[in-house]
Amino acid sequence: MDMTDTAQTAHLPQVTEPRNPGMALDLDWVHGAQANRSAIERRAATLPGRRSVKKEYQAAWLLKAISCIDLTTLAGDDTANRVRRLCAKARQPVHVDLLEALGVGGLTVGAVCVYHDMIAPAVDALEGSGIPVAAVSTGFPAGLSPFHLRVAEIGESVKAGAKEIDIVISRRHVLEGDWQALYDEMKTFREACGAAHVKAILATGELGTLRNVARASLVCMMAGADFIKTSTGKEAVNATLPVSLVMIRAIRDYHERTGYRIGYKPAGGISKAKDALTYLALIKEELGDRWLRPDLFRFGASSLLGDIERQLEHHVTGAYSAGYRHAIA
Ligand SMILES: O=C[C@H](O)COP(=O)(O)O
Repeated sequence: MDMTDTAQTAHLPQVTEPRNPGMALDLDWVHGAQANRSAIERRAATLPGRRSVKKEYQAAWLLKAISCIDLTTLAGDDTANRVRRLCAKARQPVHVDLLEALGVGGLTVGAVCVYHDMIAPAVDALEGSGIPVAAVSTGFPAGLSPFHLRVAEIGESVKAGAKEIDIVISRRHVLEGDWQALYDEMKTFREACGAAHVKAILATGELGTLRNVARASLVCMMAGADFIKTSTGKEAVNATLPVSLVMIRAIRDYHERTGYRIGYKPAGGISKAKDALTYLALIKEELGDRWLRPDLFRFGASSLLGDIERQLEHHVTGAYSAGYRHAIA
């Protein structure tokens, strides 16, 4: 596969997609969705390693990866100061000397992702940058608080300035095969978001089967999700390549049938630059170049940026620096 052409378009302006309006729940389509685990795992196993791109092309792909990061902090001990440091990193994700050496300007991450209480400092620290604040919501990560409170939480986060809302679905609706309940829940969440874009976190590590992942992906898109996202980062198993393959093929099907492009966000445990390159190659091969922009692709990651910056430093200087030199927040 040739990733070079795409790498050279890394900094073209963002293209705006018509927003997915959703559709009626189509149970025939949902029940017809299957996932052949061994075929999916075989395909996923071909991706790491053989797709490696070198030198300036690798640097260009890593810069593209940065532009697609939802730079995240979701810890119980988050403070306004930590969030301000994270936002400073979001505005200037790579040291200015490295960017100058690479001939790049105006690079930022895709968004900053925080809990509700951290929206205000994030909005304040990102003012004028054009970087949106994403808030995790609906009783993240388990999603087991009273339904009306989960809906109200979305409204509060939108009011506080979040432009993107990462909701968690009720896993039990998937495990019990209650697709109508999942659809109704997702539709209500989407409505509560208003103009804010909604990412549906499936928590795939808790859905039991890849077939459930395929079906839940479809139902969330039918109910109006703007993005589907793998994980909260808090499950025992978070983003994986097989799960990603299933979700992005569901996105491809949805696009083929409805004409709407839904975004994809793998999240949780993606911390190495080489893993980011594998994900970008997967998206390019399965969905095409259009999806390789921050309006349709994000990494949910708290530490990936540090490793990417380290690799870029190696590209520019020929030497690796210690990881602590690339602290995130
Ligand atoms: O949505 C983002 C995840 O919570 C981040 O997970 P991570 O800390 O494993 O990168």
